[in-house]
Amino acid sequence: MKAYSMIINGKNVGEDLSKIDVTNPSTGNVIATVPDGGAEEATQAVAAAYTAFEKWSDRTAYERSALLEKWYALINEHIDELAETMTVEQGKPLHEARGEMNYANGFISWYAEQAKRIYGEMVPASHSNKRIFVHKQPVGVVAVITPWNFPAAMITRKVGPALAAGCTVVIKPAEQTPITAIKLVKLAHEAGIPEGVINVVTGDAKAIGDAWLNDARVRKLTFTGSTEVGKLLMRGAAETVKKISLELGGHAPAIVMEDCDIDKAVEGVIAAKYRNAGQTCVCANRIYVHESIVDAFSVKFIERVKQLQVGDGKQEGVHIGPLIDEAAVKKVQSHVDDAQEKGANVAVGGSRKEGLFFEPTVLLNVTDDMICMQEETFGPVTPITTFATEEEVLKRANDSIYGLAAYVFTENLSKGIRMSEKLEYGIVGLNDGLPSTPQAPFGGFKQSGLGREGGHQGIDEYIEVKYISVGL
Ligand SMILES: NC(=O)C1=CN([C@@H]2O[C@H](COP(=O)(O)OP(=O)(O)OC[C@H]3O[C@@H](n4cnc5c(N)ncnc54)[C@H](O)[C@@H]3O)[C@@H](O)[C@H]2O)C=CC1
Ligand SMILES: O=C(O)[C@H](O)CS(=O)(=O)O
Repeated sequence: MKAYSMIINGKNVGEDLSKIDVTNPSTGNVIATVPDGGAEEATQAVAAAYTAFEKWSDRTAYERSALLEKWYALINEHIDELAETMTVEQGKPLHEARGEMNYANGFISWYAEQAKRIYGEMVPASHSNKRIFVHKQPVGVVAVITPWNFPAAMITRKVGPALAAGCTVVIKPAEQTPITAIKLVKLAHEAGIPEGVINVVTGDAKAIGDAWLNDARVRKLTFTGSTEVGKLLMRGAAETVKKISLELGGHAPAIVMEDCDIDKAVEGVIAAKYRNAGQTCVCANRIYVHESIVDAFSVKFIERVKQLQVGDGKQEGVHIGPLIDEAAVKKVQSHVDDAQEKGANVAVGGSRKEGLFFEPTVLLNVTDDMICMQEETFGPVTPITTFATEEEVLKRANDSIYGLAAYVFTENLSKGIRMSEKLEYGIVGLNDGLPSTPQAPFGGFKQSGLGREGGHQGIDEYIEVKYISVGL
C-alpha cells in the first residue's frame, strides 16, 4: 500500500506525521495513506505560496500560459492512470472517471488561453490633464478546498484560472479523495510550474481551513462542497475580508413538458440523474412530468433504469458505482423510506445492496411533502411527480433555497426559452442533461453559491481591479 506525501514548496512533506487511510468505496479496502496534516503544514504551505507569488505574478501571461499547456499535455499523457486512481478512491465507473479527467483538463487548456486575455482599459478622464488606466492584477494567495465527488475537476476548475491570473494556491482536497489531487500537483511540478506556486495539504479539514481563514496572506478562498460548510467558511473569511467563491449544494428540478420528445427527455433525465451515482450538485433531484404524459414517460424511463448495471467502477459495463460512505447510503435509504411511508410507489430499486452500493431507484406518485422533494438526496433515486400547468410547475420548481441547476424538456423553443428565463437557477439544461463545460460560467443562485467557475467570467474570481489616475 502506497504512503503519499503532501507537496509544499515543491517538496514531499509529512512522512513523519500520523497517517490517514484512503479506502476504495467499492471494496472497503485501504488503498493508500496520506499525512494527517494540520495548522502547521497549512501555514507552511501559505508561506511557500506567498513567497512564490511575486515571481509567478511577474511572469508574462504567455509564460504562465505555456506552463499551463505543458501541465495539460502531461495530464493527457497520464489520463488512464489518473482515471484509474479516481475510480479506486472515489468509486465512479472508469468511463466516467476518464470523462472527468478530460473535463478537468479542459479547464487548464481554457485558462491557458484566457491568461493572455486579461485586458485592462482606459477610461475617458473628466479632466483634460488626467489619464485613467484600469489595471487587472492577480489577487494573491488562494486557498482551495474541494469535495470528493469530482476529485480532479473541482481542483482544476479553480487552480486553472488562479494560476493563469498569476495567483499561487494552497489546496486541501477532500479526505476521501486526496490521491488524485497529489498526482495532479506532482504533474504540475513536472511541467515546470515553480515550487511554491501550487501546494497540496492533507489532513484535519477544520485545522487546515481555520489556519487559512485566519491568515491575512490568504486573499481568496474558493470552496466547493456543502452549503453548510460553505456558510461556515464564508463567516470565517469575513475576519480578514477575503474574496470568496462558493459552489455549494443543489436540488435540481427537471421539468418534462407535454410537448417534449419523450425519448429525448428520458435520455436527458437519465444523464442528469445517474451520473456519479447521483452524487453531483447538478443532478436532477426532482422530476416534474406533465400529467398527460406521465405514464408514457415513466414506462420508458423505468425500462432504461433497469438497464443500469451496479458494481465496482473498474468492471466493464458498470454504470453505477458505490456511494462514497455509509452516511451517504443511510441518507439515500432514509429518503426512499420517507417517500414510501408518505405514499410513493417504488417502481424499481429502493434498497441498498451489499457494501456501499444502492439500487438505481424510481419513485412514482411522489408528493411535495416528501423529503426527497425538499432536500438533496445525492444518490441514484428519481422521484417523479406530476403537474398540470407551466405556471404551477415553475412555482414549484423555484420553491427551494437552492438555485444551481434546472432542466426543461420541450420541443417548443419559445416555451423552452421562456421557462428557462423564469427558472431561478444559475444553470439551465434545455433539452440537455449534461450542461457542464469549461467554456460556460458554472455557478448558482440563492444558497447554491457565489461567483462563477468556467467561461471568461471564471478568471475574474482571481483578479483585483485597480485604476491608476495620472496627472499630466
Ligand atoms: N456546487 C457544486 O459545484 C458542488 C457542491 N457539492 C455539495 O457538497 C456536498 C457533498 O460534498 P462533501 O465533500 O460531502 O461536502 P463537504 O462540504 O462536507 O466537504 C467539502 C470539502 O470541505 C472540507 N471541509 C469540511 N468541513 C470543513 C471545515 N470546517 N473547514 C474547512 N474545510 C472543511 C472537506 O474536507 C472537503 O474537502 C453536497 O451537498 C453537494 O451538493 C459538492 C460538489 C460540487
Ligand atoms: O461537483 C459537482 O457536482 C460538479 O460541479 C458537477 S459538474 O461540474 O461535473 O457538472
